[in-house]
Amino acid sequence: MAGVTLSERILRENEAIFEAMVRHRFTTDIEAGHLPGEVFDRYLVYESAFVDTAISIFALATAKAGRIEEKRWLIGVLDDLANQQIAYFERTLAARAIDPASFNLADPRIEAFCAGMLDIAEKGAFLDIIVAMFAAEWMYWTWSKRVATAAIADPQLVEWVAMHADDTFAKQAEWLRRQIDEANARLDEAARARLSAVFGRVQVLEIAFHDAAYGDDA
Ligand SMILES: Cc1ncc(C[n+]2csc(CCO)c2C)c(N)n1
Repeated sequence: MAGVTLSERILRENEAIFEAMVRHRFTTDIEAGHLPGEVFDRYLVYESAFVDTAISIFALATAKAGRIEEKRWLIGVLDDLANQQIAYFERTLAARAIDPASFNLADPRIEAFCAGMLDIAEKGAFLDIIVAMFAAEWMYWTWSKRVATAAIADPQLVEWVAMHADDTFAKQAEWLRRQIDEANARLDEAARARLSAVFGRVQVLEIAFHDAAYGDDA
């Protein structure tokens, strides 16, 4: 595909599954202003488990990065996760009086998501990790931008959506996208196809993760 960047190709090849995720009922319920509070509570407990996993994933990316420029950026991402994101969960779980033990943290869809993402990071090359996180972040940025102008009553949900629709988060997703596009010339066709499959696998895991927020038999 001449004239098409690798990220464009990946997004194009995975358009159907990407659309299914950005239109997941978790996002359309938020947009319509009727996400049940209990679903958001369960989601927050699951998300805090994932942010912890995300620290391991970005730590592996930092270890596998070839140059100090990439390491420096990724250390900034890690700092944000450890200090801003974890702090959001601590504040929000306390404000909502959420007891994590009252939700099923052993839900197989949450385990599959965290273990699947970590597996890509452990076994994959630097770019596999970059593509997996691009899949997760580009997807969040896409639906959060759409939903950010909706009338949402819950202030902690407003804050969560705003965090993923803002410029700082967009810059992070765009950095990942640039890494993919700049590497393209050095890749062979098999590597490009493998990376596109990683993007698709992450969307499948994401859909199951967001199904799980609705409870055991969602
Ligand atoms: C289930 C789930 N999938 C994707 C994101 C998007 N996201 C926001 S921050 C971050 C880690 C690195 O900054 C990622 C991947 C999320 N929050 N939860």
